[in-house]
Amino acid sequence: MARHQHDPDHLHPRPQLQSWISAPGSKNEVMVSHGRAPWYGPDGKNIEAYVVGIAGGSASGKTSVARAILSALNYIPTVLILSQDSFYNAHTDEEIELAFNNDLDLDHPDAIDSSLFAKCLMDLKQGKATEIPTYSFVHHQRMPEKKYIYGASVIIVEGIMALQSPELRDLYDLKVFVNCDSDLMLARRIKRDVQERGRDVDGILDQYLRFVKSSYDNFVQPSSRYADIIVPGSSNQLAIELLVTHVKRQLDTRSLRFRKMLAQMGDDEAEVQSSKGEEHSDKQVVLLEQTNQLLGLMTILRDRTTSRGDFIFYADRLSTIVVEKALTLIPCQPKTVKTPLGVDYKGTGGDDQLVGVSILRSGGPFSHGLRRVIRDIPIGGMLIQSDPKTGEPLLLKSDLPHSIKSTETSGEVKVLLLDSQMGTGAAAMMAIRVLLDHGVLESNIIFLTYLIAKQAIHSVLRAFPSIHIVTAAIDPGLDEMHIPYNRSTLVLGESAGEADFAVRLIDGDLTTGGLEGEREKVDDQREGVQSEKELGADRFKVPIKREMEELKFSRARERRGDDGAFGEKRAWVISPGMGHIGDRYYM
Ligand SMILES: Nc1ncnc2c1ncn2[C@@H]1O[C@H](COP(=O)(O)OP(=O)(O)O)[C@@H](O)[C@H]1O
Ligand SMILES: O=c1ccn([C@@H]2O[C@H](COP(=O)(O)O)[C@@H](O)[C@H]2O)c(=O)[nH]1
Repeated sequence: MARHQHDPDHLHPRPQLQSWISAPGSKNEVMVSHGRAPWYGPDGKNIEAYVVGIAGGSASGKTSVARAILSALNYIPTVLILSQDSFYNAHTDEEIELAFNNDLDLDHPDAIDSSLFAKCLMDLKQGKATEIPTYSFVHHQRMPEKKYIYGASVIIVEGIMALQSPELRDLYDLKVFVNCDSDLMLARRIKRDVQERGRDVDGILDQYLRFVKSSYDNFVQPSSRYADIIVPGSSNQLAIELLVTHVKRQLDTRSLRFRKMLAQMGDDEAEVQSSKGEEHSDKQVVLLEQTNQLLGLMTILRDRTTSRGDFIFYADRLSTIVVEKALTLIPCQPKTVKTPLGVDYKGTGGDDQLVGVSILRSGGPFSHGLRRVIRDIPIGGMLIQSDPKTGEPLLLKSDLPHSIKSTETSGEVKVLLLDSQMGTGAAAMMAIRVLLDHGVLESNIIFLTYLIAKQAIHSVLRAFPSIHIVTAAIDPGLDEMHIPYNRSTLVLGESAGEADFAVRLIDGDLTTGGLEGEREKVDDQREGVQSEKELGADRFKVPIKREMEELKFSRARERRGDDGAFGEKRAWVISPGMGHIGDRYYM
């Protein structure tokens, strides 16, 4: 994380702030930037998010302090402000009527659903996806819709009772209290509640005298004793700067620890782990039977002289074979149907809980194969790119099927995770981690690929020993290459020798017609097969373009004859391999 701080690189465009809860006056905000670097170690286990808890009286300036921290941390991929406002209890009709008459005590600690608050915060801190309730101050009521949140590196919690509950306090890495003069708080509250919460001055004062003031004296102010730092509620720029410096220092220390952890995985341990991986691979890796027919297919696909049309045809064919093999790992459900003769036939049915998730760069070709075998299977996508400098994967976007996003169903879902090849295993590990963070069981994940480098098996199974991998081939070599790039037209991705799907999308957008047109023609020939647009790629197009509008695809530039190589990026290439599968398939 420190790396970004000292590296005001133009590659990291300024993050965008978005309010993610539609209820009027919502204070919850999330800041997203170019991508999320691994939030887990090589053991696959999550590193916890950093959590700051901010308490203080109503209108003391908690939200303003939280927003100031959020803006100052703009080099962190995802910073989230989580407001206690979302966690007010659901109210009965009688309670709502009392609230409108200023007769409901909304300033008592019991007015907040602290256990739900703590549960959601715990999930987020541990890197898991969660669903946050929404609350309307205008209606004094919890709203039916929930908000799905996933992937915060820093969480800033704010609320009058944020330091009240021991359950919440235990989750904070830093506790802050905003101390403000009572008159100032009241003046600010009147102004805000009239403007934003649909209230009148009489009602506000009534509520203040009955509940707000006594709550502040009895609960809120006394909770300041738990704070590590007291920040004034006005003229507080210096205090906020000190606070931000402290948070940055803490984040730096964490990232150093992470790097140290990686470095500590010395050769000895790697050997032990590697032999464990070998044991696992016997059970967990399913290599297609190396028949003459399959070897013939692989020969065509590996042959550099194979035409693009043939490459697409045989890649599609191979993906259906891999999918069929993967389906043998999923238990069938008995199903009885009536034949046209009216006779019962006792057969088997598909698994309703089965979904596909394509790793975009190059899972696209596999999605076609999956659709050929199971026509209506939901297929989601994850856009994972490699940081060209560090080679580390970055999660840019995930668009998962509903059954994975819902905490009620994710534990039952079986996922076919699709990528053309697995070189270092870094992108696969990130995608698996995302699925686990949503509650998918490790043993319910099957990774499907054409080709895998031997050492990727060790890395992935060391971290996630219960997943299955189904592959058509295992290659011995994985070579690091340094590919020249032009900084102003930097390519992201291309790890493991794969083509870069997102970059192709950007490229497709920037070059008028050409590549897209060609792709459309190929799609037209495939009846019943989804194009990459339908498979979700298109949904990634707008944000990626907006956030990375500087980026163009350097190879496309090369073709146009541009030069100006500026630096080198790291890429890992499987050997003997099949080359850039995505490029050969799409371009
Ligand atoms: N440091 C400050 N200086 C001047 N006005 C402030 C300051 N902090 C907050 N305010 C104003 O006070 C009001 C309440 O602030 P807010 O941060 O929403 O309070 P809280 O979240 O504690 O209820 C807002 O109108 C805000 O603009
Ligand atoms: O339905 C509701 C729920 C709460 N309140 C008041 O909100 C403040 C806390 O919000 P801040 O943003 O921290 O000021 C609390 O004092 C409650 O009285 C409400 O009016 N209606």
